[in-house]
Amino acid sequence: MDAHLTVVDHPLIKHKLTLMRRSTASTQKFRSLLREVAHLLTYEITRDLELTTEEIETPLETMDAPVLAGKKLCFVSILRAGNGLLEGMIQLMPSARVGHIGMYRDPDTLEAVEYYCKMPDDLGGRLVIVVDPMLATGNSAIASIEHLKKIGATNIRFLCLLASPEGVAAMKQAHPDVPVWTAALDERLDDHGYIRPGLGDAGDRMYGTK
Ligand SMILES: O=P(O)(O)OC[C@H]1O[C@H](OP(=O)(O)OP(=O)(O)O)[C@H](O)[C@@H]1O
Ligand SMILES: O=c1cc[nH]c(=O)[nH]1
Ligand SMILES: [Mg+2]
Repeated sequence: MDAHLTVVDHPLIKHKLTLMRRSTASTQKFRSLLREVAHLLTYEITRDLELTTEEIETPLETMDAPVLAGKKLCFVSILRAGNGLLEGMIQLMPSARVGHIGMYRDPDTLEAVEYYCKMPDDLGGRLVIVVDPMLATGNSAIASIEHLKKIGATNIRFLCLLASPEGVAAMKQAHPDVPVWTAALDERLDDHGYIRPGLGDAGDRMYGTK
């Protein structure tokens, strides 16, 4: 198995993703499924977080109980579709810091164009989890991560819902130090840079735009 890529293998994720792919899924359904899948993916991507212990009192006795070792985590959402995953993630980890980076794909060149960035200051000391449902050409994720490295991030992971083989390869070449987690690895990119079979335009499906 490729250590750079983890395809999260779970029946609940597969089932929910199938419901999301259906062209008949409503905006409301799509959004709530994305939030549910985000919970399951967050569970996996945080599996190796370090624990320490804290002495607590149960109603019966004192015990050394496990707690997360550091609160040094930052989620970064690639706008706009990243916000769908982000919402589910912060429900599970409500104390995480959050950054936003705005990127859109130029429809002709498929290059990523940055239009916004707001990050917490101390990225260097944090585990940074960058999220976007779609890793298609990889241009948006690659450019976002380049920006984050320039402003000090060193420990970065990327989380998406669907990845194309082309996007995974591009990410591995540009950022071999950034592991990728995805719910599914689809077959290919089409001539317009869409993931096939895919689920269409994630942002449009989440927000009911066209
Ligand atoms: O890997 P890539 O080829 O860069 O494609 C993936 C990007 O495309 C979509 O964003 P889009 O540009 O549609 O912006 P939106 O989220 O605002 O709809 C998606 O949310 C990713 O950010
Ligand atoms: O298939 C794709 C490719 C890029 N962005 C999307 O939202 N969907
Ligand atoms: Mg979009």
